[in-house]
Amino acid sequence: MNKYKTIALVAHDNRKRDLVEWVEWNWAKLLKHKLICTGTTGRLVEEALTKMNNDAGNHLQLTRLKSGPLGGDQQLGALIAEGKIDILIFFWDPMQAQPHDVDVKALLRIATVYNIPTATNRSTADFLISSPLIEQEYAPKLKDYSQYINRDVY
Ligand SMILES: O=C(CO)COP(=O)(O)O
Repeated sequence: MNKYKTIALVAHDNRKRDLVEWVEWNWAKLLKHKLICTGTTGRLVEEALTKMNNDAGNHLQLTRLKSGPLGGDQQLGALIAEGKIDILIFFWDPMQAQPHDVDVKALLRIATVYNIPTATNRSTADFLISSPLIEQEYAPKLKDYSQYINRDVY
């Protein structure tokens, strides 16, 4: 991982207010990194960062994917598999079933497969963003899947 990271930001509807507050609290730190968001989360994050950044003139690097239920979670999962996401901040809602529950599960699973630092709540997000590693180069130790890849299948 480079000094500056690519950070994915995602929140379910009941957790969006929480995420926006967190983004407002951490705006100066976040603006140093590339951000990738699912569609609706991205709109809110962009509004919040533009408001906070105001005169600071920092360059906002934010990509918006499709909305989660319309494929955004799957797009993020694919980017993780391609090694294009360094950190996942995903405030998912533990109290409400989602129409795309399987996509949510798949995203969290693939983030684990690829050893992506993942925050699923605000405290963990606080710990991640305040880690000294957030602005240092870092080589995550990847699990060796070669045995699985080269297994005998017949
Ligand atoms: O559904 C989501 C994550 O599972 C988030 O999608 P939106 O940011 O488009 O609301």
